[in-house]
Amino acid sequence: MDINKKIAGEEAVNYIKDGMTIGLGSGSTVNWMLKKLANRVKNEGLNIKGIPTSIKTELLAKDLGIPLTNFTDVEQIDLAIDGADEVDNNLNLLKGGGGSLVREKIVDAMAKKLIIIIDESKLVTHLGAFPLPIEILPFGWNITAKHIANFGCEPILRKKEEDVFVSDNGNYILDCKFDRILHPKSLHENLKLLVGVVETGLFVGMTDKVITARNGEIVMIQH
Ligand SMILES: O=C[C@H](O)[C@H](O)[C@H](O)COP(=O)(O)O
Repeated sequence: MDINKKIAGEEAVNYIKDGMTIGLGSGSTVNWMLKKLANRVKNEGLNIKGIPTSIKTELLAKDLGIPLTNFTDVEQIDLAIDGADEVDNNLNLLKGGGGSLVREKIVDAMAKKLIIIIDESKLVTHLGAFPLPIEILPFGWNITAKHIANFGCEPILRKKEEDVFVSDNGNYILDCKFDRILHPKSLHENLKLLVGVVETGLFVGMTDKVITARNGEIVMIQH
């Protein structure tokens, strides 16, 4: 599985052109992309600037010597490259397994193009077998969890060892197993109406292209 993540991640770097501002997603597949991108920056003098979607990505990008920028200095992103936990037949995504969904959504939504890099196991008919991450405010979290449970799932407060997991934004995450999400757009919209919900891991209608790999061969999916 890791080799397929590497192949997909590295392939995405071919879409990065000189002068672009790049949204740098999060996760293990993105980390392969970052390593390859760093090579091009170092060896070819590729001139790009990245906007990271998590503190982990920011630290790795800095370590690798990838130039970074921020929303004070740029107003648009040419291309975002990100991972996903599930991708359905309509290229809707379920994200946030690593806890980076809010910054990912801000960056991915601002990008002119969004490329998703995954190993093939992430392709599903319907989203929802992977528990949906929902970032919520810590204040009153158990009340918010009760409201979310009314949508037909069992929200589990994410933990990191013995402690509550805290996102890059200082919030909590509920992992909500729905099994089958038949209407991701309306589920997302209705969850967002709840006071206390910051963002959901449903990324609907945002993806331009999916790059995956099967038995070491690149597979492209786009509509
Ligand atoms: O919060 C995490 C992100 O949504 C990741 O992009 C997602 O979990 C995929 O990660 P990986 O490439 O490690 O499977």
